[in-house]
Amino acid sequence: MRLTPAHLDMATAALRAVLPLEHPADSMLRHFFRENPALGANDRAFIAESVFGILRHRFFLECISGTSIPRSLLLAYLARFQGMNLRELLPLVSEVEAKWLTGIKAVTPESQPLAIQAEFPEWLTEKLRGFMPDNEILDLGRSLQRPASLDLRVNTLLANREEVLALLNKDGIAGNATPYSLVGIRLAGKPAINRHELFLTGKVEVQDEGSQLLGYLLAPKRGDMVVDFCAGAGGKTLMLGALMRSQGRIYAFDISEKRLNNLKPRLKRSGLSNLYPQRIANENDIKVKRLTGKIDRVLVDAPCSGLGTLRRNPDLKWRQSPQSIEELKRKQAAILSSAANLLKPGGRLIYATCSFLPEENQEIVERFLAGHPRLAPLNCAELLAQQKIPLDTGVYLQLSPGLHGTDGFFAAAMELVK
Ligand SMILES: C[S@@+](CC[C@H](N)C(=O)[O-])C[C@H]1O[C@@H](n2cnc3c(N)ncnc32)[C@H](O)[C@@H]1O
Repeated sequence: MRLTPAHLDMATAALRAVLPLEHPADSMLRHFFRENPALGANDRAFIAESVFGILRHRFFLECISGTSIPRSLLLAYLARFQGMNLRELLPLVSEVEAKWLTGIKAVTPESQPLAIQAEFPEWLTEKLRGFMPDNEILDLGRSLQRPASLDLRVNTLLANREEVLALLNKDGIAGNATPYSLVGIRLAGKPAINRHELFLTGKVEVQDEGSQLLGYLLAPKRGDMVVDFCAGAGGKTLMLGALMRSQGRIYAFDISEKRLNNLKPRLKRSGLSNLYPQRIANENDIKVKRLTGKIDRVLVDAPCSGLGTLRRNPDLKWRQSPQSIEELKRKQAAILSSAANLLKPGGRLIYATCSFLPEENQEIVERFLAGHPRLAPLNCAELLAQQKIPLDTGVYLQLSPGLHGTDGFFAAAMELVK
């Protein structure tokens, strides 16, 4: 695509709309596109890529630019991360900008402090230093600066992976079976899969491979009674339904009506009939309480900082803070405790987050287990091996974008002893 002054102006305007970060960047960008309906597909792709690219590298860009002005951040991003040389940019910029760009081309990331190289705010870098050496913080930060892949889950109620791969291939969409999930496909690029027949007929859903592994940890059986306690828009619920071959019963709880509404069209496409979305007021709702002791498998995909998804949501690092994490920890502990009451003897609970902070993960689980001797920890590596998935990250499942190519999920498994 040949870059024009109009492209720069539109991307700058989009960035100006997104940068206050009062709302999630993806919803602000969707709003911007709705307000600017004349933009073509290529323009939108350029704008989205630039806005998210800048958010991924914002600390470094601000540092080398010495400013937070959207147009300067955009030019610095194009020069430093999109490989645009000065010759290409010169016709689009003023003389002053051209001179300034020459200067910033020379700065190396290695000369910057750790927090800037890793693209983490100071407060997060300090938290990480409490349990990680600097070189690992840097690796983690760098892995989260790379864009995430587009992963699909094959809905095994309606199709199988080989058949879907062949159909994608026929339509020129390159993809491969994911290394761990038995029903995952990792696409090579970012095709508009939501307009593809396979998506529209419910044969595939978009779902990160790491998220799919949580389904295999829970491993619900056909006739089971299952609760997805924090179901949201049902990313994981739909997989559980397919694993159960649409038999048994899944209650999809969430406090957000809006998110549960987003589940409805997905549910319709999926062909599942064993799923019951229910809005609850909080984790102590009567709809929860009446299931006490009746449930075979409970998934708690807890509200969390989401820091393990920074590849997809780079704005989260400014939308979270030490205070918001304290608040989340209180919620996580309360939800885990209520959710565990639902288990039948012998029932299994999976507590999961998409965070890499121990305080949201093992610390919540270990504190809970210490006060609940009837719940016994299960080994995640063994549970996955039972499903013929060779992935051993120890007792807990701990995924990282750098090592596993997935979002940074954490999961702990436990069982109510008989
Ligand atoms: C990590 S998201 C869930 C994502 C979802 N499982 C998926 O795969 O798409 C956490 C969810 O917890 C919900 N939530 C927050 N507090 C809750 C509570 N007390 N009880 C149940 N759900 C809650 C939020 O509305 C949010 O949808």
